[in-house]
Amino acid sequence: MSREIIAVLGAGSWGTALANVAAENGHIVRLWSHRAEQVDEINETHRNTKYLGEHPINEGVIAVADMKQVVADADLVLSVVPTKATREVARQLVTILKETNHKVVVMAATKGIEPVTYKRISEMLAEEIPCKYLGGLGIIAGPSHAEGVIKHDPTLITAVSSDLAVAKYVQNVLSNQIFRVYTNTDVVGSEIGAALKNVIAIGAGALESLGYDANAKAALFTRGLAEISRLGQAFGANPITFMGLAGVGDLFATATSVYSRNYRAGVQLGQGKQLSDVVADMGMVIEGISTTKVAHELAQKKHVEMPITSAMYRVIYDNEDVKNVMQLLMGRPVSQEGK
Ligand SMILES: NC(=O)C1=CN([C@@H]2O[C@H](COP(=O)(O)OP(=O)(O)OC[C@H]3O[C@@H](n4cnc5c(N)ncnc54)[C@H](OP(=O)(O)O)[C@@H]3O)[C@@H](O)[C@H]2O)C=CC1
Ligand SMILES: O=C(CO)COP(=O)(O)O
Repeated sequence: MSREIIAVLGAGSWGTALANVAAENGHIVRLWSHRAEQVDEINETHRNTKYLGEHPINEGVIAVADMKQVVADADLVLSVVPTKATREVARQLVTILKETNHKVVVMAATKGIEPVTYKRISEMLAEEIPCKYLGGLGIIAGPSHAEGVIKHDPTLITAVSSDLAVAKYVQNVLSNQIFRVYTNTDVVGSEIGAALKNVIAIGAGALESLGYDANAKAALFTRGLAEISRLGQAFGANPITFMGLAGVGDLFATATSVYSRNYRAGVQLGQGKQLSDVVADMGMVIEGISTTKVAHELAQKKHVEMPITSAMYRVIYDNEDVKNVMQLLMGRPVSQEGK
């Protein structure tokens, strides 16, 4: 693999961990942060303490506050800001690409769906970035907590693009002995799996707060995945995708790990903490909060039965008690699997 120039946009937990992987693979890596003090911290101490504590970051990761310096000669751009910042950051990227007049491959690592428009991340990017500046577009997904990746836990992710050559390029750039990248061409399924597992992870945290064990969690994962798959298929996703890294893989990782912001938010909501306090105390993005509303609305729009998502909507947005919504779920008419 040649030495690529990689621009990582967003210096939170996941942007920093991905930049670290790319630098460890020998690429030239520039990490864009919109906060000058964070740039100094990363370059001077090789730490990003707000997001990754004392974990050292590879010295090849150069943090930069000026996006133009980061993007000007890049081959690959990894967009790793939260869903709500994706369009704004993409517009800044386009301004630079117009000036430098060059093409980049853009891969989003964000897991969410835009409220109101219901656009997936790659759809937002395709709307914002003119084709003439795109050497390829896709996403990366899969079970990959930044905290695990930075400490070299073996991790498998998937690079997804409708253009398999683009997915293979990203696979080659990011793969190494402990960070193994698969490819997939099902963008719709992968993005829906990646976004909606967060809703179920909040539910898993809420179950934990009630003291329930493996039976209840397995029930939640299985039926949660069934409804994610139903929604995905309503948008044309390949059902096999939900059996893969962007589906069951990421659901398992997120809904069982204390690293997960969504799971931890679920625990706190289940304990009766106010949503605004949960969000404020986390200090990092909890994508599943917004995705729960989006998924609940999409289910209604597409006439897809998503009882767990709707229950989570009532917990998060109507302040309903977790135990009550769980009893209502358990009291639904008995049904047949596989429908
Ligand atoms: N954390 C993880 O393990 C994983 C996260 N993801 C996904 O990656 C995305 C990012 O998550 P994560 O890194 O955890 O989030 P964090 O909350 O840790 O970090 C978000 C980063 O984006 C920055 N940011 C927010 N808004 C803007 C903006 N308008 N312009 C520039 N920078 C901005 C934040 O800056 P500031 O510090 O100023 O707030 C921060 O550096 C999410 O969609 C998440 O679901 C995917 C896989 C793993
Ligand atoms: O997507 C993730 C791991 O694959 C990260 O999940 P959280 O945002 O819940 O931490």
